[in-house]
Amino acid sequence: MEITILKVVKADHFWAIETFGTSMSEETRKFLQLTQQMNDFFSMDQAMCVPAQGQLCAGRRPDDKLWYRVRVKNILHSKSGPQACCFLLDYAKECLIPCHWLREAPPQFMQLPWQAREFHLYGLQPTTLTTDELTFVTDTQPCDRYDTAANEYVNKLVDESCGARVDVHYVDSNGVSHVKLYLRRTTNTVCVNDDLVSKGYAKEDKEEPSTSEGEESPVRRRNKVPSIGERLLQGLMPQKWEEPSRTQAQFTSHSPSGRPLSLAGHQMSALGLTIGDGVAVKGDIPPKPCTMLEKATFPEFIKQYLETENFPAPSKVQAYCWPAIMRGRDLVAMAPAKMGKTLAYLLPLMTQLAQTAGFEGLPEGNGPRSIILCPYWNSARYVYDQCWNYIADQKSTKVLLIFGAGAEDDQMVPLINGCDLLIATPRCLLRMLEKRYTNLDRLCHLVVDDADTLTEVYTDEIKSLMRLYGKAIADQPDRSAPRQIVLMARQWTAGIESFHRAYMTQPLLVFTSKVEEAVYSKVKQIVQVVHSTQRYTQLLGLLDQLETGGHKILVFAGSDAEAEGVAQ
Ligand SMILES: Nc1ncnc2c1ncn2[C@@H]1O[C@H](COP(=O)(O)OP(=O)(O)OP(=O)(O)O)[C@@H](O)[C@H]1O
Repeated sequence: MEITILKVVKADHFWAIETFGTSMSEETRKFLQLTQQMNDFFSMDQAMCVPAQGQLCAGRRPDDKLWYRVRVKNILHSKSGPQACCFLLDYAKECLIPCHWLREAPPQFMQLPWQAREFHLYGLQPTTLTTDELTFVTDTQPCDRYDTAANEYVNKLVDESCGARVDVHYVDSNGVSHVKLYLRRTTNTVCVNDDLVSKGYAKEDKEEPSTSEGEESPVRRRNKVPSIGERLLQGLMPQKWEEPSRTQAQFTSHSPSGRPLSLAGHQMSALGLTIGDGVAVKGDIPPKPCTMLEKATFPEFIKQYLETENFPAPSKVQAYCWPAIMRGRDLVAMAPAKMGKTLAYLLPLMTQLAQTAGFEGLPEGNGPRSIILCPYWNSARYVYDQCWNYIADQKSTKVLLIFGAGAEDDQMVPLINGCDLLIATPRCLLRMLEKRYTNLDRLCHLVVDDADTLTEVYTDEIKSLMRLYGKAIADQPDRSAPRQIVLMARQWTAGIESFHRAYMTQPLLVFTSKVEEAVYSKVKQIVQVVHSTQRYTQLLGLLDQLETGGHKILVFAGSDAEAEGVAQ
């Protein structure tokens, strides 16, 4: 089959489409007709379809105003309204499409297999050079992934070629064709599989597929269009855009522990949703909570983990965070200790990282796709240990833990080799960035765990990290990859207030504790300055007054001893 290579993902992994021309297959002919039909069918007068993550639909690409078959990857909020980050299924490209340019596609447009096909080079295992620490003898060893030199080499071969052909060896159960790739050059034709072996980037590995689909031809591929039932189960059914009823609220808040001293006059446009379970969600278009584990749209390896843990249901914070984080929303969630905050962000994060297809727009390099910041080494270690519950069977997601002064040089090699998820304390991460062992160029998901502590105790470090991240983003004006910031905390603090204003885009705020929500949005604070000797008298007077109104009263004290005194 003659192909046009659309994108080289790695040395042995690429996307391509059958070359259009006189010798193209019947399916490719049908595709060209379908493109014409779609562009005749869709118009801007038709009703928009409201996108959900993973949904298949038709979208009008702003660049050329043509209609394409797309998969919605996530929804981003921009000044010009919601934009869907879409994967063009026939061209293996990502682009941003305004949500009102998306249309539900009738089944006749979705039946023809996607034309962008995924290919893997057949029969290869990557190799790398290793040096024995004792003898200094260098040897080529099999490894898990191609190094940057191999990726660059294949990219260069493709750039310099004037045509490509594949011999399909087999098609696996995911529809990926395992092939021998031949590139035509002006003087000769190169078999890339053989070339990678001869150049020492790979060794031959003729392992046969374990599936029985060895003889399947690529044209027998089927689009994975979920049935209506499946879509309902996966939460992919289009939901209605509900225009949030905006409320103006005024807050005044005070606390000796660094909470905002005064938010008086601060006006917040928010959808204040206090739901029956005592959870309050603020922010535009909050997704529906996931109240049953079976309804969570996690991949198999996470579902299996949840089954083994035998949790009865998602905790409150998980119910609200899972769908929001999966949709790519910025989020701040407040919940007391031991409410399952770690899994509230870790499971959707691992899910997104496992979908490598979402990150095509990232620059090459070794920077992590996600970072979890923790204040202390033991909290970082706890999160890292939790990760092992799901990554044991998920080798494609590489997780690294770094912390501790002085140990940086031991951590240099794994960092330079790159990882998907980096769990770090802020100071250590800054040192690693200064030494250029890693970078923030590919960072898509930043989680600040224990954000109340981090933003208060490590304010300068967090500011420096955010400055570096801002610069990395600014250096990539065409970047289309996701960008998400998630803050997890026990309580709302002045540090979180400043952080979310400075760096987050229309975040959802989730309060699972009534006290936190009250501090944030409902308490009218009246400050009375009294001499310390009169405090108890004043307090008792207030309590007398309030008691007659049948109010519940919460008294905060500065220490255990003082709390005892108040109680007595
Ligand atoms: N849905 C669930 N149902 C029952 N137990 C859960 C659920 N999710 C997590 N847990 C368990 O609850 C315990 C506490 O979880 P976790 O450490 O994430 O809490 P946390 O809110 O982050 O606490 P902290 O604020 O102290 O860090 C863990 O042992 C975890 O396995």
